[in-house]
Amino acid sequence: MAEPLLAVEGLVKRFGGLTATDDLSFSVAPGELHAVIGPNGAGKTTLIAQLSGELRQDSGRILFADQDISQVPGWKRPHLGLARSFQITSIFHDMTALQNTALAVQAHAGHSFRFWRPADSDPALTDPAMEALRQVGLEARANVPAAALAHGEHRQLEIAMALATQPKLLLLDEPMAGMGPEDSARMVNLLRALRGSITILLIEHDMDAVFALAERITVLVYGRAIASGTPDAIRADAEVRRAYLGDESLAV
Ligand SMILES: Nc1ncnc2c1ncn2[C@@H]1O[C@H](COP(=O)(O)OP(=O)(O)OP(=O)(O)O)[C@@H](O)[C@H]1O
Repeated sequence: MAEPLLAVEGLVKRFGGLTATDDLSFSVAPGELHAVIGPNGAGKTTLIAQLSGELRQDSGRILFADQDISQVPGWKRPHLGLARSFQITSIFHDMTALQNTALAVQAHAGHSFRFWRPADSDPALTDPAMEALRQVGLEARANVPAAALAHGEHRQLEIAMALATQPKLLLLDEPMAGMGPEDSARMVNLLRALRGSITILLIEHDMDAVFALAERITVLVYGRAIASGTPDAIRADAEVRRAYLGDESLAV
């Protein structure tokens, strides 16, 4: 495998007596769409929180783009190219999709832009913003206020806002949560289109989506990686099958 873009080494996170991340190691190759799955309470959210820097690990290391980021504060990580979609993304509902995305470009660029110039009239902001909206299929909705966008379109906009910062790695925390079948199918198509052009770490409960999209899957159980491999290898893995016993979704 090429040098990994992200490598988690011996990560441990305890909450009192409970070990939510238990000596976890796995890696994500550049350009790959890597899914992390696991039963409820397996430690997926805790893992994402440590990767984004919201939670500090008790021990172990997180290596990203050849740098040990274990001690780098969360607010600095997006500037290294590690973007998390959802939860930290705040959409301004009275602004259009384009204005929201242009603001994301501006926030990432920091002081190199003059704040008194409206974000939606500066091509240095709107060009990359439109490109991000195009990548998620929202180009035609660029001038629609966010408040008027449908639920699924909000999710697309959140991904556009993350893409606008040109991340090396996009952390996606349950992008299909709360979606109906139509919106889920659109999101699968969107992620499939992004696959290859950006490295994605996907946490998702929807097994059909995971097995349709992921190039590699890591399975967490009680904070440990019990398997990491291609969808076919994961489907055939006896320990994974035991962990998901009775879960017919793995029979896809
Ligand atoms: N802040 C916290 N304090 C105490 N225990 C916590 C905290 N956050 C998570 N936990 C516990 O850590 C374990 C892992 O939780 P986590 O939310 O990471 O799992 P998950 O795989 O994301 O679950 P789900 O699929 O239900 O979202 C659980 O037992 C949970 O109760």
